[in-house]
Amino acid sequence: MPSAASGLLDRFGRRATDLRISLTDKCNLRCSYCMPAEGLSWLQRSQVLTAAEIFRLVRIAVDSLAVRELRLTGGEPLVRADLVEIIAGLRAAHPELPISMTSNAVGLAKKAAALKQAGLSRINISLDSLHPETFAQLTRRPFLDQVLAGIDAALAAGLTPLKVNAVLMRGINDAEAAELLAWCLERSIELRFIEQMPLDADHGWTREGMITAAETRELLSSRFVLAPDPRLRDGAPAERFEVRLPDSAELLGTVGIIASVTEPFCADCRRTRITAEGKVMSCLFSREEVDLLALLRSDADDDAIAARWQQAMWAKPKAHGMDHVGLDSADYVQSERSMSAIGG
Ligand SMILES: Nc1nc2c(ncn2[C@@H]2O[C@H](COP(=O)(O)OP(=O)(O)OP(=O)(O)O)[C@@H](O)[C@H]2O)c(=O)[nH]1
Ligand SMILES: C[S@@+](CC[C@H](N)C(=O)[O-])C[C@H]1O[C@@H](n2cnc3c(N)ncnc32)[C@H](O)[C@@H]1O
Ligand code: SF4
Ligand code: SF4
Repeated sequence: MPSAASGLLDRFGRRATDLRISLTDKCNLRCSYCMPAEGLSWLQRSQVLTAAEIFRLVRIAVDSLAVRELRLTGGEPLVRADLVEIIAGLRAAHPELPISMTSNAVGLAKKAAALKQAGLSRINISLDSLHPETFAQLTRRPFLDQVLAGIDAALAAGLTPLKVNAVLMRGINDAEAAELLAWCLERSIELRFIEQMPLDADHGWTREGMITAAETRELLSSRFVLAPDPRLRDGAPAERFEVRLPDSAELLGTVGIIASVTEPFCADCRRTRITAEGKVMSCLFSREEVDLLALLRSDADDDAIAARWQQAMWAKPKAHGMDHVGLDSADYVQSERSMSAIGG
């Protein structure tokens, strides 16, 4: 087991310095690759981390466990009524900490300026289609206009660099890949395509159904030329490419591809996750979780909580919740948690 000074080290020598906290399991969309149409049975309010508990966990992570970056996620973090207060409290305690959020942007137009004012550094927004019918088919809600207004508001508020996340679904929005990229480039937004992962509540994922990173590059090449981005990847899930038009040297921007299934990046993983109900997930695909909420609500001191967190991370699997790489391997067992209950 690592000493207190070694932070969130695991058995494979990786050290987690990026913390992702899920603020809620609830969401106002029902993306088919994430949630079932009828939603899930939500946690009771008393089961969810309070703002004060989040502040304490982040303090322990930053002061004792060498965490250097924080991302707020969900479910949908914007549905949490005390979101602005949470960000303001975190910022007051950690003036230099990069604090980002991943959101579907529904309702963001009204809140973007307040989030920036409270101390949010930047935002990543999920957007799978620019066409109202396709958006509604994928998310099962007719809220495209709200998302587009949210993106405009986030750019205006300076929640930048802004990134857009898109999951391509075969026969639904895959033909839109190049159009989405053109739209993002015009706005200086970095688009990232995420390979669909087997973390949907409906358990409908298939290897053949998933659009691979290689296919995505092929789809984009109908309109753009991609070249590897020379910047260091530095543990990021997205592999970045510079984007140009054919026969032009002008750099239009970059696009990222998050190839969790076909080109895994687990060897350089730097993430630790806390679910909305205060459980440590050492990996996105973990089936073992370690409860910190009970400790937070006991008389345990900060050192005891830090030690429990370290133990949880020490046991982090090598990749994809297993001790070998391969989400499409025969022995991969899908977790009971959907992506919305983990935070992505
Ligand atoms: N397999 C795997 N996928 C991840 C991991 N972190 C993020 N992803 C995937 O990448 C998607 C986008 O993540 P975001 O929440 O936007 O965060 P990010 O890409 O790490 O953020 P940036 O710091 O802005 O690059 C997530 O929803 C996941 O699908 C990870 O540790 N493992
Ligand atoms: C779980 S959501 C939480 C934050 C917010 N609700 C949102 O959608 O941005 C985080 C990210 O996970 C991605 N995601 C959800 N289910 C996925 C899946 N099965 N495979 C790949 N990415 C998925 C979404 O596209 C989103 O970018
Ligand atoms: S991906 Fe995000 S917006 Fe879509 S259902 Fe899941 S949590 Fe909600
Ligand atoms: S699958 Fe697990 S180990 Fe691999 S990058 Fe994602 S969180 Fe890290």
